[in-house]
Amino acid sequence: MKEVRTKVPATTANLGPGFDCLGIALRIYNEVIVRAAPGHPDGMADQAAEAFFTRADIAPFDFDWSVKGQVPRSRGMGSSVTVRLGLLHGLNELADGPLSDVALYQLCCDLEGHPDNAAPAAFGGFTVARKDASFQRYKVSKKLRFVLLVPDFEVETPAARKALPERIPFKDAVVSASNAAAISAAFASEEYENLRGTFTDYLHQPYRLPLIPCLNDVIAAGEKAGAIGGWLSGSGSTIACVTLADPEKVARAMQEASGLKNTKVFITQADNKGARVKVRS
Ligand SMILES: Nc1ncnc2c1ncn2[C@@H]1O[C@H](COP(=O)(O)OP(=O)(O)OP(=O)(O)O)[C@@H](O)[C@H]1O
Ligand SMILES: N[C@@H](CCO)C(=O)O
Repeated sequence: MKEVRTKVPATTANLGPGFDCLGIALRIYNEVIVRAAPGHPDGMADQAAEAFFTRADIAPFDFDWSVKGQVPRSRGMGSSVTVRLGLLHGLNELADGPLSDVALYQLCCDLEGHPDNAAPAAFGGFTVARKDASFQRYKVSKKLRFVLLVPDFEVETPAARKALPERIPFKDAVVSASNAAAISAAFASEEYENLRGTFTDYLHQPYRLPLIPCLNDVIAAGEKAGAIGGWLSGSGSTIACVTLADPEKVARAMQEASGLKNTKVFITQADNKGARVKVRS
């Protein structure tokens, strides 16, 4: 029986002001297994399959699937993309590869509704992705450590998007746009010290604060412990800091400032490869 295993990295998206645009792949993974066997996919799997068969213009076939791995669900680390992209790659291999990696990524963006998690998960590194799914990708140095504080509560992306306003003040848009541009320039040039002060965001974090009340305290504590800066990872609930030094100290400070019990902490580096596919016949 043909079986496809796709390892897909977790991601941290937005990076503060790069809302729906910036993202980084992390060395934390889910593996999605798709088999040519009778199965009853529903929900996300059914949606992904329908989109795949339509885009590939082929007759639907039976498949079974499962997912395992370390990516926490509904915590702002791109778990939905790991599932969707893994399913799309699995189905594509079972169908002998009618779609390119870029086409699968674009399909994943359509399903997600925004490309900021899908681009780094698909291709690795730091990505700048636009609404039309076009993207630019840069390698991220191993020197950078990402500290992720994962609360024990979930935040579903649709709920976190409902918290966003229709309009924002012009001056908030100006500061956020210049900060997002500065973040992109710093990653492109690998001048990571230039990231200091650039993660300040007025597009989404202030409006999501009621969902993650400890957010600003945790970021401030991480920075005080030496981190370059921090942000709400994706739509939360995870809070991310990036540092060039002493990640354990940053992690301890973040945890203490959160006032939360039962948090999980990841200290990791960027993944520069993106999704990888293994086929067994
Ligand atoms: N291991 C899993 N098994 C099955 N479904 C999963 C798994 N992980 C995530 N999902 C699906 O993805 C949904 C979570 O998507 P959501 O966009 O809310 O969170 P996220 O992708 O983790 O966060 P973000 O998009 O902010 O990074 C879950 O409700 C579920 O449908
Ligand atoms: N950019 C998205 C990421 C979550 O999928 C958001 O913040 O809503």
